Amino acid sequence: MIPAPIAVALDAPDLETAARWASLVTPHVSTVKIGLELYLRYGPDVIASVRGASGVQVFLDLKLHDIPNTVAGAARSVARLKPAILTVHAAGGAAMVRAAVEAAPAARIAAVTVLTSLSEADLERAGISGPPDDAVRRLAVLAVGAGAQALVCSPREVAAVRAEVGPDITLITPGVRPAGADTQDQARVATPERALADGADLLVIGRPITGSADPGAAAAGIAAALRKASPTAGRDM
Ligand SMILES: O=c1ccn([C@@H]2O[C@H](COP(=O)(O)O)[C@@H](O)[C@H]2O)c(=O)[nH]1
Repeated sequence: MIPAPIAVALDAPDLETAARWASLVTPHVSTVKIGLELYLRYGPDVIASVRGASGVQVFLDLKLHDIPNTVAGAARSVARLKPAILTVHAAGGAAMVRAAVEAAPAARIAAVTVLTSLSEADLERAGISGPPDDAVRRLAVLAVGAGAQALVCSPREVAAVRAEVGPDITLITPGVRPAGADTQDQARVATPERALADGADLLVIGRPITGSADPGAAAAGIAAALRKASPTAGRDM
């Protein structure tokens, strides 16, 4: 069975929990995602712990955002850990995105457009007016022009971004919630089936899986629903 194109966000308070979640979900999903909570506590060791013997893809979600020289150094530092995907903020600018791409050539650099936790009202308060789609599309084009091979956007914008950047860019969508699930701190959300149908390549899902009493069963359930909705899903991720 092809693992589903899901990156499970291992936002755990400790390494043991993260490794347990990883071993429960890896039969069902293509990727596990390590974010700031684990990486800032444990550093590079966390990668080997969650990768385990499964060979699952590791997505390192550090959302680098600094001047180009500093981001190049940071990307070079983590490149030796061989993450499949490494995130930077597109808002850092074209030179910064390019610096990450050049410093970590073996990783797929994914540029975060507009965080999925931000609503149109939040953006307005930060001085960015108009629908989130506009800012997302602008940042997507900037990042791809600078060499980013992947983009992070919400499932609400994924169809518009796909139309803008074409078929060769990997589109990654957090802000995914099964129908009826609590949206928590996410503002721009859609269901896994919708995200996939609209053109996402990899769905980031954290708490709907890891907050369940049985993360393995939760991952298997979402993977089965995706397979039913789109039988060829996951061939590339
Ligand atoms: O715009 C973004 C970029 C990254 N994330 C990360 O994805 C997961 C989502 O977790 P849930 O529990 O499914 O909400 C989390 O690790 C974020 O850091 C995002 O949500 N939005």
